[in-house]
Amino acid sequence: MSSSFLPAGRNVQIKFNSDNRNTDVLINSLSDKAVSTTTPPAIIPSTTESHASHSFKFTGSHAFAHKSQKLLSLLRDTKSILGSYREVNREKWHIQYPFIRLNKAQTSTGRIFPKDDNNLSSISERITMRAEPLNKFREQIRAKLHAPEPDMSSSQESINKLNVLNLDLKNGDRSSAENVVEKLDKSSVATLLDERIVQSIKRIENLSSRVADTSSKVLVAGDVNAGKSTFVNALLRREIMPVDQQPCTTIFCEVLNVQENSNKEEIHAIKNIEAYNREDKNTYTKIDFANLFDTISSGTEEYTQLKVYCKDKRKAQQSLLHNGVVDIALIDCPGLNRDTLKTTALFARQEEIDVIVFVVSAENHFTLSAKEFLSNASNEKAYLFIVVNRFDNIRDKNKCKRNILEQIKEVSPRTHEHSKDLVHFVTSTAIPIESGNDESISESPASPHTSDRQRIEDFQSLEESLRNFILKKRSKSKLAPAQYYLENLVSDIGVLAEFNGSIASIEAKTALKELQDGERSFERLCNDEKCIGAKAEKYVEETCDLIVRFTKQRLEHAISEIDKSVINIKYPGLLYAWAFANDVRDIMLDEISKEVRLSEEFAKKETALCISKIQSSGENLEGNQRQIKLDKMYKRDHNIISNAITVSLSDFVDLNFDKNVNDGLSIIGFSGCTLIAVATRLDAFSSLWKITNFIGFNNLRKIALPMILIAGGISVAYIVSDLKRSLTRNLARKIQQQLAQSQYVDTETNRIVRQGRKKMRLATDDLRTRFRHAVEEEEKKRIVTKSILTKSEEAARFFEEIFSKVESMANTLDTLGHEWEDMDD
Ligand SMILES: Nc1nc2c(ncn2[C@@H]2O[C@H](COP(=O)(O)OP(=O)(O)OP(=O)(O)O)[C@@H](O)[C@H]2O)c(=O)[nH]1
Repeated sequence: MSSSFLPAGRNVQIKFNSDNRNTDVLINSLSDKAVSTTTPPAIIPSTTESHASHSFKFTGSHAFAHKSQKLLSLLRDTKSILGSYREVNREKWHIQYPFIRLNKAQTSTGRIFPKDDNNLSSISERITMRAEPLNKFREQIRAKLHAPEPDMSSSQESINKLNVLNLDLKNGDRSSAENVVEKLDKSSVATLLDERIVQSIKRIENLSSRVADTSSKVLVAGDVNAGKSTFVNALLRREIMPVDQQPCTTIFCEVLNVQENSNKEEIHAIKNIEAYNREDKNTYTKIDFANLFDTISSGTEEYTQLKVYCKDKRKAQQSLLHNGVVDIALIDCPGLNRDTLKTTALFARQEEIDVIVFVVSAENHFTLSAKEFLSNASNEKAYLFIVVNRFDNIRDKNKCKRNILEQIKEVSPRTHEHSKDLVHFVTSTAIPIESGNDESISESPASPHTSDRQRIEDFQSLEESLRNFILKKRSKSKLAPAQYYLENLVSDIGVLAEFNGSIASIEAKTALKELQDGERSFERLCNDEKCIGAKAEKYVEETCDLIVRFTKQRLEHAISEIDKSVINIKYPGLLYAWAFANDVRDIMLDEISKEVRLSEEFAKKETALCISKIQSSGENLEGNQRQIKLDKMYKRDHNIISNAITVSLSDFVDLNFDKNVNDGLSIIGFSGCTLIAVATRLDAFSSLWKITNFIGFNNLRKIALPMILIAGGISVAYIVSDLKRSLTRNLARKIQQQLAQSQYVDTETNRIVRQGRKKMRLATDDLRTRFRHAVEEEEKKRIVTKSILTKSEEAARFFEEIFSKVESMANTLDTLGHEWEDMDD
């Protein structure tokens, strides 16, 4: 029989008869490990398989196993991707959120691409253009990234782009998430993302254990005496639950496979189900199978629940408890009445209850309690599985069916819609069950009556529908959340990968260009450093030469012409001759000092010029150039030479006759007489002596004395009259000699040029330092850019790889989605 829960046109091969070898092989191959989280069985296609696997013919249980296996694998892959996102986000690349406007996209280095930046269009372009040909997933991701910019006040933009990894950044006001994220630094965003990923990983773990969980609970509820226990026994093909014509079940009895109790058939009577632990004997009381009837029918309130571990000796494909795909636990409830209604409803509401099987007696139809329970339960579970039991006792079977279906329509319209699969009219007592130690159970009596055969077939049909219903419900309750969550998460990972990959690629491209540009400017800088350094040295030397030449020339000229500086000075008379002499000296020295100052000014000006030239050659360099102050460049008292040059009496007389010949004839006459006399005779003294002898001393005294006096007078008069000139000459000579002796010109020139050089050196040193810094900065920049390049390239590769992975995962999910739709109602 085919079921509407299964893909249309697919073969449903679950048949509970031992002839069906195909099903046997398929289901056996799934075994216990079919849904384990480790090795997938060979027949399960891998998660990366395409739609080709879609053509696989599934049985209901096989489809479930196949789907859960794939989902588990996808969950594992997603978890591992999220792990690598965390690692990358923490250590290598702060993953960015597409709060996008792309113009605000920050690079990993924290740069924000301005709106008109080429990078903006590059990212946008890259997101639009890359990775042809387009497939559905990439198209979806791009559509998300290019979603129109919302209103500025909206905080929904990231929510539109991300489903589960979006950050809750609402301020509580109308500011957008983007505005909030702009206020956060990148590491804060990275931390927020990390927290989100951790939450996501936890969710994946929960979903994985939910998907991997192979157990399912089926609650068997119904009116008193409707035949619930008989029905459970019929499903087990064993007389486990006590059956009585009197209402007997007063306690919830959960029938589980013996494997869940280390293969020991036991009954655990539990007082506190929350504290129950199979390993801890203090949490339950063991009860003999022989005493089960007494325990459940005694109405004792000592126990709240029983766990009955029993063996289902049928083969996997026939067994309901342990069928190789899902371990089903059947919970036999007390019959519904006013007292038990509330408890049973509460029990039914538990999330772990996958399916509610409601047993109603065909003879009695639905009681008020039943209707109340059913309408509540159908709200909770949407679909109910209804077993109309004791159908053998009905004569007008069609009428009964119609009546019951009418009632079902009222209490659970959705169940009624699928009544063909969800409502079964059966006779539980028609199923042969194991009695005593007889282990051979035949599915049908040796030669059953036609009516019995029909009842058995009806029951088998019920079993098949029930199993499919359980698997379908499990798919819905256990697989659907995983599928839905994965779809959203995979899309988010894709959005983040595409967005960050694009940023990384652009950043790598930019970094590469920066690196190439940097290489060139580094070389230029090194060249400049050499050339400009040499040029600056040349400026300094030229300026120094100029200063030396200027200073020397000025000083030498001034010193040689020093006597001219006093030409215009008025001689105040003999009485003030001494003061005049000092004034003359001072004026002469001042004149030299003036020249020194002039040279200093010249040197200052030239030094400033040179410094300016040096500095201007480094004006393209980063950083401030050093301010060089020249105002205190020369502060020495230049008149110190005046201390060493003093006026003396000899300065008033100029004994340098040779020079005076032209100045006065009297002196010449006097000197000439003396010299003529001496020229023919001896020296002046002997001539004078001879003259004295010749003239006679007395005569001589009479003649010579007046002559001497006249000559002396003339001389004195001459001296007095020539005093200014003599003094000037003498002092000039004296100063010149003194300055020459002390190498004054050289000393001063050296001093002046040294100071200038010192200042110019400061400028060249500063220039060198700035060059060095610039080179260092350039090197640092290169190192940083290189590391950005490496990081960005790695990140681009990483996100591209991740994108390919999630792309393939999205395809697999899509395929599963089709299967899902096929399995859906
Ligand atoms: N004729 C007929 N009798 C049935 C059928 N199923 C159950 N019975 C009988 O109905 C009576 C009650 O059966 P139970 O299985 O104990 O009913 P129950 O719903 O478990 O009863 P409580 O747990 O006490 O509410 C027993 O005598 C069964 O033999 C059936 O399909 N046909």
